[in-house]
Amino acid sequence: MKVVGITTQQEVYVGSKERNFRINEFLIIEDPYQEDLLGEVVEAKTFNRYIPLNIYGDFVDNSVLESLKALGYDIDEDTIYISKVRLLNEALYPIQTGSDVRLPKFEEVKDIMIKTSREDGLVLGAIKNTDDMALQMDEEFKELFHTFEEGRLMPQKEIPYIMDLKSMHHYPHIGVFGGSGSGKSFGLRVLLEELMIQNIPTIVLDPHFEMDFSETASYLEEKTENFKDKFKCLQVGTHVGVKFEDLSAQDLKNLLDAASHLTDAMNNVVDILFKPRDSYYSFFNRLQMLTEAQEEGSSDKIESRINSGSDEEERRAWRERKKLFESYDKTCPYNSVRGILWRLKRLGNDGVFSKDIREIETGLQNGKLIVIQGSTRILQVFSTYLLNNLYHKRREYKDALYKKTSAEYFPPFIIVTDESHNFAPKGYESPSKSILKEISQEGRKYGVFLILATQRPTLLDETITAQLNTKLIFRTVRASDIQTIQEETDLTMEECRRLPYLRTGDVFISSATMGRTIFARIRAAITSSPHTINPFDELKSKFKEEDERFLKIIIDKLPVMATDLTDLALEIEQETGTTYTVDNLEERLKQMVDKNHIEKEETIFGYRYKSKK
Ligand SMILES: Nc1ncnc2c1ncn2[C@@H]1O[C@H](COP(=O)(O)OP(=O)(O)OP(=O)(O)O)[C@@H](O)[C@H]1O
Repeated sequence: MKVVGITTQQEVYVGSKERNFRINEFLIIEDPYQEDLLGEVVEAKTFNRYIPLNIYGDFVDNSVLESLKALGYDIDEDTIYISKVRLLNEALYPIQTGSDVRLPKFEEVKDIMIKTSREDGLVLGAIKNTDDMALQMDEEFKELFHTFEEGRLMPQKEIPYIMDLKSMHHYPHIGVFGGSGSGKSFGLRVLLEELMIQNIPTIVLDPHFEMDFSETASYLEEKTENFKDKFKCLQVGTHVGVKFEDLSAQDLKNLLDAASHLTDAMNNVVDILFKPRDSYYSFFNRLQMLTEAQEEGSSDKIESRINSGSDEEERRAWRERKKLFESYDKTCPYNSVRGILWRLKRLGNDGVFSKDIREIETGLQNGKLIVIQGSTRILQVFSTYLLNNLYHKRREYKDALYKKTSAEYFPPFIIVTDESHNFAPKGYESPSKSILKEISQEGRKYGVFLILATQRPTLLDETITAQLNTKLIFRTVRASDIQTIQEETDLTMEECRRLPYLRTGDVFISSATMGRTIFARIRAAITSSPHTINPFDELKSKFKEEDERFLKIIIDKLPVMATDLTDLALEIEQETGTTYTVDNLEERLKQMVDKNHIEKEETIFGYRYKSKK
């Protein structure tokens, strides 16, 4: 392998007759006048005499052709491999054309590829095209994981990509971008498995109900890591919720706003009508009674309701309404009170106020991964409250340490969410966005970190995107998203051009710790998503199950005449409790004939269904 053509201090072409180049592989250039220089292949091509080199004017120019000839290559006869190599560090002078090029040894790249040990890092996968160097790798970096290729589990052959967990202290937030089916959720799963292995307190917002880690992946036979005690799935409204009594007026306004946008007048109503330590019912009642009074329209009309009350209870209730009316009617317009009431009811019906967040806090204190499940809308509401609460607990603890006052310990933690553009959208305000923005800007100081995944980086708030110091970028097809990625990362033009064609599970990792972009393959996950079964396989097995059940019911009753189906339906109902109409039963019997489970024959009295011989 030799340097060919006109060179610069940053880039060279390398030609070879023997060895094909692979994109992203590393090469060492032995310039006789400088130290050895490390470079990375950014483009690779192969030529032979059937494809004349000079038609590819954009990739190799005349200077490359001339120096290939000068170095003894027969460009009309030989197959020639050419690569464009970008140096990792700029050379002092342009590289000497004709310099020898060789593959590096592991030791020569170790420092730029591996930033931490297995114990202190997250093993996410393999650095692609490093198999030559991996042969000489230290034992501690071998056999750390498997990859999953073409339906098969493959042992680790390449250098591992180990994300340095401690570097989050300096480069705190991570973005995970990639289009549908690109391997983004799978990558997120691997990242979360690694956080569980390290016992890092983590909150996961899971709108897809997919971040369950109890199932071991079907391709893993041997006994592997078990995450059962390391995570907990909690559903909003069933296991966790907001304790109304602990809310401040601001918390409540955030929650109601997340349910549906609040006008200024509605905000005002909450400030006036909400009393500290109110319960859901006491606040609800106050609003309800005020609206009932307002519907009457005047103090006189309410007075007449008091007078015509049928019993003392009713008279007392109307007296209370009158008091509310006189105190608040002027400051709280009817429509705004109704608006608050409607939002409150909506949250109440979703069960948001039926539980508290104690289980989440205890889980985090114990180093667990807590998965919060619910619809996107509910999660938007709940996460606003939850993240504010937890973030401020951690802040209070850290501030108290600084001021040398006492405060209850609250651990550092990581917040993870898929579909993050729904929680922090670009272009408009949302309550969950303000807390995520605050954490993206200040979280580092307090040890609170973000991992935000999205299919649509273009729709994610720009201030937050700019704070994501590490980005995992999977296959992306949409031009606007590729453009955003180009603007927000250090991916080169060549790398961005490759984005639409990446294989599922292959990823560019652009990280400040590494100082450059690494091309990697995400390792095989240890666990699998509860939604991995193909819906068409599900249908097939459901039909099969149904058929078997039906056959079991009717097989002893065969043969049966088509004219006797009424009696048969009755008999089945008495024996099994399952009701079939005659049409239904006939349809099912015909299906069984079509599927070759039973037979149908014609007799002089009509059709007869019978078992197969
Ligand atoms: N690193 C990988 N190795 C092997 N298979 C993978 C890998 N990543 C993903 N896959 C497979 O590809 C499929 C799609 O992956 P995944 O569900 O993660 O896509 P996605 O990008 O999250 O899509 P969506 O955003 O639509 O959920 C999955 O069935 C998964 O098994």
